[in-house]
Amino acid sequence: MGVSGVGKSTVAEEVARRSGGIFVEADAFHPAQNIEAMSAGIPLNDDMRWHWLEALCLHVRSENCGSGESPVFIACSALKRKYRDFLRERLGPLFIIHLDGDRELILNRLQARKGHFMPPALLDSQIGDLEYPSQKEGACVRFDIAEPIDKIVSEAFSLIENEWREKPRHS
Ligand SMILES: Nc1ncnc2c1ncn2[C@@H]1O[C@H](COP(=O)(O)OP(=O)(O)O)[C@@H](O)[C@H]1O
Ligand SMILES: O=C(O)[C@H](O)[C@@H](O)[C@H](O)[C@H](O)COP(=O)(O)O
Repeated sequence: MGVSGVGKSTVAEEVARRSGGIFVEADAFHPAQNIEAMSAGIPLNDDMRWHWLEALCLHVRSENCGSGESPVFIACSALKRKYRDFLRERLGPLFIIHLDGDRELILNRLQARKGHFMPPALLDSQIGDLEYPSQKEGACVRFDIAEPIDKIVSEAFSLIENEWREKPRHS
């Protein structure tokens, strides 16, 4: 989780590859209107996000997302507590990796990123919507995105392998 440009897709894809798990890009489940809005510099609101999160969950719970035995790594902004609760209600407990960092650093990365619909001008609305996970939300680790990508991926991978994967996930 985290605002646009913090490295969610990059980290989740690589951790999934190392784990032999399944990578899911939440951006792929936005309805066209959401992509059009963001491309035009209009931030999403709650109403626009519920349809998207529902489509994401339907995919993760479907046969298209594997047998249910492989771990699933979702790159999803999940900015507000109520969105994360929605995901937990439908998917079960989550191990959250929260990628976080300085606004200027994120802005630089968004400006350097090519071929993505999300305009850097929307960063401040994303930061405005972000609700930091509290300890009550369960397993969550925050990484500083100033760290090299390999370090973040290696630490995220070993945390998930050692502290999450072998434990029962459904109560
Ligand atoms: N730790 C990092 N160090 C340097 N560049 C990074 C790091 N994490 C991500 N990036 C780069 O920042 C950009 C945004 O990453 P991306 O994975 O698309 O973010 P998100 O999915 O959160 O929007 C990409 O160009 C990516 O290569
Ligand atoms: O909740 C939201 O506002 C959206 O998810 C929004 O976060 C957007 O889809 C991505 O942030 C853009 O894609 P990246 O996060 O991959 O830049």
